[in-house]
Amino acid sequence: MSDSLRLALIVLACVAVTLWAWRRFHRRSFWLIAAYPLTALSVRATWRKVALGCGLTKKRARWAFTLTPGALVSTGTVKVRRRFRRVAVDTKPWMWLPMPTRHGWRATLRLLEGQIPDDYAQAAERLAHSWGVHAVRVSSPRPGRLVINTTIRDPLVQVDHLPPSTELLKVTVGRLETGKPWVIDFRTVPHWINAGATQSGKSNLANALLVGLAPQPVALVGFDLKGGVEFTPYAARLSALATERAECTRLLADLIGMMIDRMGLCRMTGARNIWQLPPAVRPVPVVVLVDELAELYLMADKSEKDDIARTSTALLRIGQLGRAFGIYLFCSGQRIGSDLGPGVTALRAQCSGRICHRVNDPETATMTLGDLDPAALVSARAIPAETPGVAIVASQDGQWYRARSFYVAENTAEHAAKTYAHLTPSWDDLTAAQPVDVPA
Ligand SMILES: Nc1ncnc2c1ncn2[C@@H]1O[C@H](COP(=O)(O)OP(=O)(O)OP(=O)(O)O)[C@@H](O)[C@H]1O
Repeated sequence: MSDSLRLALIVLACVAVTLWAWRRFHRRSFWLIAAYPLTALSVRATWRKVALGCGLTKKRARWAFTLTPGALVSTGTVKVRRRFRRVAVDTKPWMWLPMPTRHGWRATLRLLEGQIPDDYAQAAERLAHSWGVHAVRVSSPRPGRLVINTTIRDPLVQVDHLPPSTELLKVTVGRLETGKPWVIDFRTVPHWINAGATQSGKSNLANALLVGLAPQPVALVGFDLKGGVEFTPYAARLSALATERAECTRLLADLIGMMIDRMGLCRMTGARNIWQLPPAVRPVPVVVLVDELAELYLMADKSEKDDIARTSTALLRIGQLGRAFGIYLFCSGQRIGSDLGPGVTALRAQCSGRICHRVNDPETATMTLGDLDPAALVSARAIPAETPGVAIVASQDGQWYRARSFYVAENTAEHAAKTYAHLTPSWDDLTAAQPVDVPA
């Protein structure tokens, strides 16, 4: 081996090791400086082929000129006598230069005539495979424009730790696939459904919520028909906890009474909701955590029929009116299907916050997310069992995202419940009649 060849091999090996170490220890700068420019150029260079393969091109008539008649091949070889002639060519949508994002890249396209964003949403999986990326999502910021967001590898395989919550009734419970925080904000989206198969991460999410809300001036109420095994360890921070049907009925009746009371207070002061009341008389907001919603609707024998009807009506009333009076629902369950009765379907309609963890049956995904994009259903059913806590989330911007909750162990939630036990309002104080004298 000549000296120059040996030197070249040593240099190549050094470059390869440097690139590997750079990518391994500072992935973000490696992506921005080394990988992204090459990716952007290759995406632009291959866009015609990719668009053609994914069925996103349109035939358009173009003037073509040839010096060798018979060699025009865009629609197959044709014999031509004239050197100029109109031929049908496949036109790709115009793509601006892809821009880097934290987990991939983003490109803006101009839609061709007759195309709609849904055409691209349906081709998203084909695009992801063509580019060799984890996922492709599309959105349309304005008519005629489309933004393609790609994620190179699943950012949800590892998410960091729960940050402290700083705003009232707003908790960052995890991370979206875009890298942005996954926020549950009860003042924007008051009622939530949290569905998923067993071991999919529902309780972990409830733990995250509890840890976020525990230091805030809010009352937490638990309904735990799993005999109290989920919420009893957090009892110190719960103003009330119901673990069997009779308790649930009583507690719901109290909540309805509290809501009616708050209605009267608002009416008296001319306020439309508790947030318009002077802080001195504003009642404490209440977050109701329900575990295994289906248990509230299941009938063991006919004697429970009236209780179930009462429970169902009370939950529905809270769903309909609770937002204005500071009573919010967070309902978890393995199945939230119409087979549980019309009460569940009506309650579901009131819960605009939707979270669907891994599910076993397509029906639960359909019930939880069915009125969103059908692509959300496909994504929900593709969540692997190895990543508990991953869910499809209907977000406040009207879109759906894949997201993963921060891991919050039971003992962390228990510790938070004990630490902030002194902030727990007593149930008697909460349900006591509201003051009538309102300071000016
Ligand atoms: N975001 C997450 N990151 C890492 N591990 C998680 C996450 N969410 C849940 N897990 C783990 O997955 C397992 C199941 O979670 P969890 O108990 O929350 O599921 P579940 O849906 O409530 O199950 P079940 O219905 O049986 O109570 C637990 O061991 C939990 O620690």
